[in-house]
Amino acid sequence: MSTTTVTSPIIVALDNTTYNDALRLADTLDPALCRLKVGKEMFTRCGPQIVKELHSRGFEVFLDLKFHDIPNTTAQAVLAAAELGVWMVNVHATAGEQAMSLAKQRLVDGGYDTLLIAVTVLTSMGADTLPSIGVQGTLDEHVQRLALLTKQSGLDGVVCSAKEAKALKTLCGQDFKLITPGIRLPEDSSDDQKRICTPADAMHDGSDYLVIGRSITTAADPAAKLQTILATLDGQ
Ligand SMILES: O=C(O)c1cc(=O)[nH]c(=O)n1[C@@H]1O[C@H](COP(=O)(O)O)[C@@H](O)[C@H]1O
Repeated sequence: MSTTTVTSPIIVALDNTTYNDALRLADTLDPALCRLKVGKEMFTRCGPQIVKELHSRGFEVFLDLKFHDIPNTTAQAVLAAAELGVWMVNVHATAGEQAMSLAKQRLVDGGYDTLLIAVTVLTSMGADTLPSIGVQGTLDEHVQRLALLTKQSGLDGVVCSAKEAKALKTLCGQDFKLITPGIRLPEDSSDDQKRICTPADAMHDGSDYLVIGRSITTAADPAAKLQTILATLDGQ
């Protein structure tokens, strides 16, 4: 879809915005310096047209709809995302092995190279959240269990906190992609994120891609903030 070679691990999350403002923001960014993420809010508000507009500007798009459903529905939704030409799409690992394997199989059968990844434990959750949703054991154990299930299901990687990156690279291998939201510079507000990490620490510990929303999108000059963040990664 895109012919731009992207030289950066940063994926800018287009949240808390409208169709026109999202495109205005995209027009200030260089598709060689970041990818863009369309999530539930933007997609529900604007539909596939926003993805088409971002593609036409040369951006690779991560469609973050976190599908979590029965196997056939999950797999068909992933296939529909691939038909839009997105670079990456995600499901929840808790949809289970059958849903994840079938989704991957549908992509392979359709000849799509769209990356398929699964969310382990949302970065807005801390260890204290897990008992209330019925999860026993430690947060790290749960993330690792879901990452292994994702790998066994044939997916390309997981969404996790950068705090778990080192252990997951050892457990799942260097080729298994780690996509890490909850990225903040020291001066940024953590907002609703619990398991946060700086961009430099995240890359150092093995993250492949950094998902960054509010730190960039609420900055007075988002393109300058992106440059500031990229500068913290120099030499990595
Ligand atoms: O799948 C995601 O992208 C995701 C998973 C996760 O565990 N945590 C998480 O924050 N995200 C997304 O990453 C983005 C983070 O945004 P900021 O907290 O504003 O940087 C949001 O669009 C979230 O929906």
